[in-house]
Amino acid sequence: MNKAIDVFDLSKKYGSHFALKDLNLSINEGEFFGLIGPNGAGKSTLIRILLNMIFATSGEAAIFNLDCAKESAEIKKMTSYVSSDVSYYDSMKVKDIFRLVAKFHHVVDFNQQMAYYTELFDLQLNKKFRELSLGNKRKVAIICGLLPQPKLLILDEPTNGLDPLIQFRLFEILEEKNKQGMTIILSSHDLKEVQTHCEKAAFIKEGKIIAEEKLKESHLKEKVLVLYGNDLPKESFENQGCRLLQSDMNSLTFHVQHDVRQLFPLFYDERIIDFTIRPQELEDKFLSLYVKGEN
Ligand SMILES: Nc1ncnc2c1ncn2[C@@H]1O[C@H](COP(=O)(O)OP(=O)(O)OP(=O)(O)O)[C@@H](O)[C@H]1O
Repeated sequence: MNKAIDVFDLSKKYGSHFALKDLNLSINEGEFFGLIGPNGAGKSTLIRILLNMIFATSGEAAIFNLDCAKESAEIKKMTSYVSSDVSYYDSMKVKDIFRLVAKFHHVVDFNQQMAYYTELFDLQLNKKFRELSLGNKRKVAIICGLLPQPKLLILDEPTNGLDPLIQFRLFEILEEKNKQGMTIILSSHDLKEVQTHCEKAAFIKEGKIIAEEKLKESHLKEKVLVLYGNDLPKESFENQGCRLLQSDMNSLTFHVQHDVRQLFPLFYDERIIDFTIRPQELEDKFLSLYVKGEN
């Protein structure tokens, strides 16, 4: 499998603080990949190093086997980045921004693409950029990223400020592009969004990848069990390999990796008034990795 991204022992230091610490990550060509982490985890730092906007302190990073620092000009011809901070020339009209991007990237089917995106995204082409709402500014940024039809598209919080219909249309387009071979990296705080659209995700914590998840497969196997009642038998479930995710006055939430049917005899405990079993959501994984302070 060809690699879109290959990162080896990457570190970035600001003063004595490590924004990234010996981070390793590999993303295959054609993947729709989610990057998850709380504020300050290092997502933007990683993306900025990949795009040669900042230099790493040590380690190696490559996109399509090209060195991110030394061969950045080649990489930029194949890569689009939609930043979470949308900024363009304030007094330019939207249509002129698109024309500029198309000219810069030698987009051949510009008129065709514009007709398509104008209809899908309900664009206000004759408005100046500064006159647009946040959501409409973000649409402009997304289309600027899509117009060159890049091999790799990196999106940082793309749905911030977009209404639900436009979000839906955006992911329809992204899934279509992904099917056609585009590698997509989605950095997002919206776990549902990542769970629904990405095939894999990496969790970043304090500058390191602490877990990777194959999303489409893992949901089928792993479960979340919630017990309701008073003075619940926590240890009995833990002794059977269940991992406590959350504990409240009247409920316990466990992550169950093995066959949940093995636990059925434990449910006869009369302290258990009720229980639910559901597939593991990305949010449960996030809580187990970040809130419970594991790894
Ligand atoms: N220019 C800088 N100078 C000093 N520290 C920085 C700088 N840029 C980032 N950092 C620090 O590096 C760490 C990683 O920041 P980064 O912006 O990569 O996080 P993030 O995961 O993108 O967060 P968010 O989800 O809030 O965007 C943080 O501790 C941040 O304070």
